[in-house]
Amino acid sequence: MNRLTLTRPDDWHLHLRDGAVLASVLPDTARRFARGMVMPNLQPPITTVDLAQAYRDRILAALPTDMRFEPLMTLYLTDHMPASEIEKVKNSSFVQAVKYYPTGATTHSESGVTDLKRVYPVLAAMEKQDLPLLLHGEVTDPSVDVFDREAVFIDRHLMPLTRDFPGLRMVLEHITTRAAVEFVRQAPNNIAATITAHHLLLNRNALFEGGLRPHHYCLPLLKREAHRTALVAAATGGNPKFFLGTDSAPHPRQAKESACGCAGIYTAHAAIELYAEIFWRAGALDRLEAFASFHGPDFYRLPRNRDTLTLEQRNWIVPEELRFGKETVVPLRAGETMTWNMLA
Ligand SMILES: NC(=O)N[C@@H](CC(=O)O)C(=O)O
Ligand SMILES: [Zn+2]
Ligand SMILES: [Zn+2]
Repeated sequence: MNRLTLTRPDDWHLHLRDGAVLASVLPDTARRFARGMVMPNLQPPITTVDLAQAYRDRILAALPTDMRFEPLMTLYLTDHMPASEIEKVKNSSFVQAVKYYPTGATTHSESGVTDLKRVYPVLAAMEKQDLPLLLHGEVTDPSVDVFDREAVFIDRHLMPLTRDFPGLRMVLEHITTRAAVEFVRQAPNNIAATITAHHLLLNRNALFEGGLRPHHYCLPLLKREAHRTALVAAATGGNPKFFLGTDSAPHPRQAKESACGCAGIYTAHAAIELYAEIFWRAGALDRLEAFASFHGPDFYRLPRNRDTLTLEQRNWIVPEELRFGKETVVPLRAGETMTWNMLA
């Protein structure tokens, strides 16, 4: 029996949503991860420390009493965020980062930033206070092909940002391209990236396998096979700039199976098991622990977890759908076989 015990991992990019659906999805994450970097794209978005505190309280209230989980909170950057809000973060123990969404780029990004220049005073305050900036790194320029939006973002926006704020720690979230891997590799140590399980497992063919597959639709979009293999090399290569962030992003089944479906893939139900499969296939199982449990806390300057989690190589079938408040969510691999299993 192939078993693997690793330091308990953390999820450095995650959507927990709110209300009844929060209670449905939170145990999936809390069973696997000690901490999660919780994305602020609610409606309305989490734009202040006070809103983040209230959201954190709702997350902890939804946590089953026999589970432990630490929500690390983020603030949603808008054109109107005052630099004084960054001052308030200093006095909060739980806000760990500020999240940048280009307006209109993804789910609930309507309040996002219209022009990075407008938030330069906030970025300057963050640089001074050493508060990390997390980036949904895609341009929204309609003349740019949707498959090129990440690469163009790096050239147009990320390069200037790193020049203008050389001391600002930044995480390029959910990277999908060889361009992103190469950019992060050659950048100074204040630049890192998260990588999702779905971008490591699937290429863009998965969107059209025998028909249109809405449950494989996420942003940034899945890319060509050559990009997927570059991501696998980055994740399994041992470089501390790359770490685990699932971007688990649940939507109700009806909102995905629609004439205009929502972007987001639910992976929290099998997150660490999916990464184990990827690393095993790459012959790099011995590198999973660093990617999942060390590189993230080291970048954020938080302690590594002390307890452990054990996985074994044993098949199980993912349910066709899972409860999601009053509705259901279709998880990645629905009805299909998983090869790694978590011991309770
Ligand atoms: N990744 C997605 O496809 N969707 C995310 C938003 C995001 O992370 O861009 C969501 O909140 O649904
Ligand atoms: Zn995003
Ligand atoms: Zn996300």
